[in-house]
Amino acid sequence: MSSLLSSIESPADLRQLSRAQLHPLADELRAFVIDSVARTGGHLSSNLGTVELTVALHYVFNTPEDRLVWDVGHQTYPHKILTGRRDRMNTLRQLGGISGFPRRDESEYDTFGTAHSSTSISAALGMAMAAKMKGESRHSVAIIGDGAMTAGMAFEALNNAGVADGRLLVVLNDNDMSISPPVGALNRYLAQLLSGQFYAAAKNVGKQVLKGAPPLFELAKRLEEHAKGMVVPATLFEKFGFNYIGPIDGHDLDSLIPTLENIRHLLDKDSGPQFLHVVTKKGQGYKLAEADPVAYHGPGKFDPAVGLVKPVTPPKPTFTQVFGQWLCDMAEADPKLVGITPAMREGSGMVEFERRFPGRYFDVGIAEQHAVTFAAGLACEGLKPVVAIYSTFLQRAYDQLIHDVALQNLPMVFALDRAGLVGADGATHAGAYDIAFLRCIPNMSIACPADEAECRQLLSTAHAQNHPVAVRYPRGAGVGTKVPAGLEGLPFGKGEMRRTGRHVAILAFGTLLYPALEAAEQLGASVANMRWAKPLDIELLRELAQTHQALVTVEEGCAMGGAGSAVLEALQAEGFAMPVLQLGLSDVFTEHGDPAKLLAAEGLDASGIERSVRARFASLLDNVSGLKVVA
Ligand SMILES: Cc1ncc(C[n+]2csc(CCOP(=O)(O)OP(=O)(O)O)c2C)c(N)n1
Ligand SMILES: CC(=O)[C@@H](O)[C@H](O)COP(=O)(O)O
Ligand SMILES: [Mg+2]
Repeated sequence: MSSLLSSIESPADLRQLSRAQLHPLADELRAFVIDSVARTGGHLSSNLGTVELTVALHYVFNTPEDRLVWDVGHQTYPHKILTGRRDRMNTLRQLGGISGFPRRDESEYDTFGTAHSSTSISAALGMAMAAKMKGESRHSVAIIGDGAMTAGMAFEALNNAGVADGRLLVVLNDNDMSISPPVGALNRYLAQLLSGQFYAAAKNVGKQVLKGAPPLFELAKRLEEHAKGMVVPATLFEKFGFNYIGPIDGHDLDSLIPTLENIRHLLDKDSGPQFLHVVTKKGQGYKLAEADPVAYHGPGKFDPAVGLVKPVTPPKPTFTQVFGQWLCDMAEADPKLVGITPAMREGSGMVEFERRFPGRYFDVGIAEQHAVTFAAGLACEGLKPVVAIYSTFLQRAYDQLIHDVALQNLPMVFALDRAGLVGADGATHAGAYDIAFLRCIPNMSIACPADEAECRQLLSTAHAQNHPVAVRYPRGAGVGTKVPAGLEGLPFGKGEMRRTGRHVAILAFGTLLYPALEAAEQLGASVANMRWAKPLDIELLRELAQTHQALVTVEEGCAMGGAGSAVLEALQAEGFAMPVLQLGLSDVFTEHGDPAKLLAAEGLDASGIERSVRARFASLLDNVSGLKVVA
């Protein structure tokens, strides 16, 4: 390992270096990030863009006493490497290894746990106000991307922070990219700021943006001019009450460091909230990522000399791809269909839909709450919205689901991707709660396809309903069932028997049907593919309860309040008193790691299911394997 980086065990070591040494250090750090992500997989483009900014922030601010709050946190690998975790980067996002996001329990330098976007300004403001209340002089710095800046929450925080008097700096890391190209008026506005026209008009100083650090005197003068309303027009951020500085080149340490030093002085003089606009490039320093920052946003392992390569044999289609194909086919058949994504075009499988139906495709930015209510508005006018959203991100829009969609019983489809465990991203991204939080909402239905074929069919069923329906499916591929070409749906609210055994019946919700079938072979148990968590197929449930002595529910979602709870409630309502074993995600946050291993650790693979059923119902089970499988 090269000498400078290996000498940095903490930012205190970094602060011992001369300014001149920071340049080679940044080069080493960038090379380390590329090499490390190539070995483990993870987020790359964003991390290459924050190398210099990270060095500069830790150099100028007295971390961890000063608080750095990163937004999303997918760009914190350089920060992790400089804060004592260099030697653990090879364990990134693996079971037992370090997280791909900041975590308070991982390091004192990770001041705020994150991975969902747009929380940094709120959290940093809270920290700044706490410092003030406690009489502490430290600084709080939020570092937020231009994509994350589009969320309402960021603006709620700006609105609050602009009139607060904490020592708060907001750094806008503007790389003109979200995961995909950015959208919306804010993006257009930022581009305008970058073009220099804004300041050229306002101050008649030409394009003195980007290069060079505004000296303290200049910053203070601008502050005073703004206070007197002399600089016209003010940037949006000044209107919010911030002292806006920038834009400056976020890869130029000779701009970054003096500018941050000057800002630190302003904060020390209690000059109000500061806003620094830095311009960076996603993928900076790795040509392939610079050319295609989308592909390198979150790549798997790769050879840095070669870059990402297409697999020779195409892998099984993912549920996301099944959804993407269905969306295009249904859009072809139904001109009223419109597709909405809150900034997850690639992850939600909507690239082809946008290409073929640009007028019916809406990327609304990182704005889940708005996405849901915007779709509700479309539905009010007779369109048929399909909101493609990760289960974990729908959590953001809970009131909108209830108040704007369900209460008005609007016909909408929620294509809930990443339902269940997601693997490397860990607890922040796990779609563990959707069944529990959706099923208590009147008018809402929830379909749980067991495989790819059912995914397509149940999406069609959902689209045909006159009320909101969520179709939940996991990250990655399923068992590989052949997906039908047609658009016929399956019966609404109906499950099916998949195996007839005796004594014990397993009621499977979703993709765990397949491990449940395997377990049932060993147990001699019956298996029902329930397909719908809401409405429950009460007829099928009644039949199972009447013909078995015990029931087992299986789902890849939280056991508490999930589909198993629905079964218990229904049995109670139907007057059945029988033992029920509920298998699902336990009442803990599941760590990052290989999804198959995580499921096994939760006892939700075939052998885990078998083990749990034997442990609970040993006295009921035959010793021999069960009866026949119903095709
Ligand atoms: C609430 C929420 N919605 C969506 C995402 C998915 N997501 C992660 S990073 C990202 C893009 C963020 O863009 P930006 O803040 O500009 O950072 P960059 O990737 O450009 O470094 C998105 C949409 C998320 N993490 N949180
Ligand atoms: C940081 C973030 O929220 C996304 O980049 C996320 O990690 C993508 O996850 P998928 O790989 O499942 O699309
Ligand atoms: Mg960005």
